[in-house]
Amino acid sequence: MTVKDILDAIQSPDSTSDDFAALPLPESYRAITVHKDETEMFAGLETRDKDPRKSIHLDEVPLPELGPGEALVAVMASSVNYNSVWTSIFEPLSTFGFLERYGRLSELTKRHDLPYHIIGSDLAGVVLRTGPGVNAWRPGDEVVAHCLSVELESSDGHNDTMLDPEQRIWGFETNFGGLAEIALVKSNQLMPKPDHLSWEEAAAPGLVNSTAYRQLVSRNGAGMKQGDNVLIWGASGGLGSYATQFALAGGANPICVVSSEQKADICRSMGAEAIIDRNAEGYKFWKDENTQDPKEWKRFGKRIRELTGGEDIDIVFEHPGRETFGASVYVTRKGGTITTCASTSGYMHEYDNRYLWMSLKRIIGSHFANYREAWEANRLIAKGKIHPTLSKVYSLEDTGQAAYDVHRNLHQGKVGVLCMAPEEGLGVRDHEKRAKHIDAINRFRNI
Ligand SMILES: C/C=C/C(=O)SCCNC(=O)CCNC(=O)[C@H](O)C(C)(C)COP(=O)(O)OP(=O)(O)OC[C@H]1O[C@@H](n2cnc3c(N)ncnc32)[C@H](O)[C@@H]1OP(=O)(O)O
Ligand SMILES: NC(=O)C1=CN([C@@H]2O[C@H](COP(=O)(O)OP(=O)(O)OC[C@H]3O[C@@H](n4cnc5c(N)ncnc54)[C@H](OP(=O)(O)O)[C@@H]3O)[C@@H](O)[C@H]2O)C=CC1
Repeated sequence: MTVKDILDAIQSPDSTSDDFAALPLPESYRAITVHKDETEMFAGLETRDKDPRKSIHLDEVPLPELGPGEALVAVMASSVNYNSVWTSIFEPLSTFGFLERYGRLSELTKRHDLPYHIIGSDLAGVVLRTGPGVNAWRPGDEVVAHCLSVELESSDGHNDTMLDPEQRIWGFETNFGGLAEIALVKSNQLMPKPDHLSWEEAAAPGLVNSTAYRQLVSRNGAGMKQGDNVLIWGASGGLGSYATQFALAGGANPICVVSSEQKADICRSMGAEAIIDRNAEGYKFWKDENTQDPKEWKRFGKRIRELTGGEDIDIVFEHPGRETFGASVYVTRKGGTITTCASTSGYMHEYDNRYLWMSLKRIIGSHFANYREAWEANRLIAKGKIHPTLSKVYSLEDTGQAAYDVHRNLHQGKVGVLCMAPEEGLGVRDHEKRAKHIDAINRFRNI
């Protein structure tokens, strides 16, 4: 049995669940990996000079054993997230430490502690097998997977699954991720594949859409409401392209920050009107490595007031981190919120705390999304309320180049990867719904 036989079954309109259940599984499959014996390969280099094309490999790997509550999924397509960039440059730390720690938890989790890490935190594909105790999903089901892996044994996570002490991001802090022909997930990561999207379109939103949903919309995040002025950094990037859509769909007023006229155009095409090209306007929030320039915060704030008719920001959607955080805190209105999920430009932030406490502002830390938030975010995609922002699609062989593009900020929106899917455009089931949304679905394509 080979991966090709699985693909034939997926592409045959006559295949039934029983046919998938009866398919023998291959002993091995192709997967994108980083290697434990290469974690020091970039020692001494600047972050921007660490090249994912050198550390990312395409290997033939053995199929992992299937455990209780788990599913093996044939992956038709996946996407590149920034966490795979971090893994591939071994920053801020090597992900093999996460796998070792997970491996110490139980006999079953030991499977994850390997000398190679199969990465990737998104997938769209077809269930091949389910483990004992899985009743909601069957072989042959067309699915996407969110990337929250939790053990759920502690009461800490029973209200908000992100608070589980054994919370991990699948394909980053666990092995057997989505940039592969087959992936291993916990079955409660599975969600129905939006039926009007192709495999690669369905695989694109998952991680960033769910993250933006919690960070901006959910009451666990900023709890955005109608009319809010929302400052969105990187508004046409992975997270930002979904935050912008949530702001517009929720009746808020996005103030989109981007770094080129082309990206400004993308934001306009989504329906945003208030756009700041940080490159053209030349903001320099840091005079040197250690000194910020409050005059530049003020110039930025004035520009925002011009765009809003004199209003300040209710919510900042933060992720660039050190470079922008001082400005983000400054431009937030009295009582407003800075919600952050990352620190791409550096995690040791500096801001003037007087502007925080005297103006009763709040900083909220946010990370991915709980089970329910991930489900709700996927539901919005399935209903055609929020759309994938897929720009370019790579083959599995070219994943290193795809990760390089994301690392160097050469991409737009999301970057997809075909895993088993032989070409783009396959997997659409509801053509009528697709036709209704086709312009929005294609908005980011080939820019
Ligand atoms: C969905 C996509 C998301 C993204 O893309 S996010 C971006 C990518 N992700 C990242 O960049 C994050 C990468 N992760 C990290 O950098 C690290 O992961 C953390 C800094 C988050 C955590 O560091 P660590 O060293 O792994 O864990 P510790 O919790 O600091 O535990 C180390 C030891 O410190 C002890 N400890 C923790 N808190 C306290 C405390 N409050 N008082 C005393 N000790 C403490 C622990 O117990 C443990 O101890 P013991 O080594 O003996 O097990
Ligand atoms: N905690 C969590 O759950 C999650 C965290 N993340 C993290 O969030 C970060 C962003 O991810 P993602 O949106 O997918 O990445 P992308 O690279 O797709 O988008 C980020 C955008 O941020 C902007 N940007 C980058 N650097 C700076 C800077 N120094 N100053 C201002 N703007 C900047 C760029 O837009 P432009 O050049 O147009 O301004 C870029 O397009 C990553 O660090 C990632 O690991 C991502 C998802 C989930």
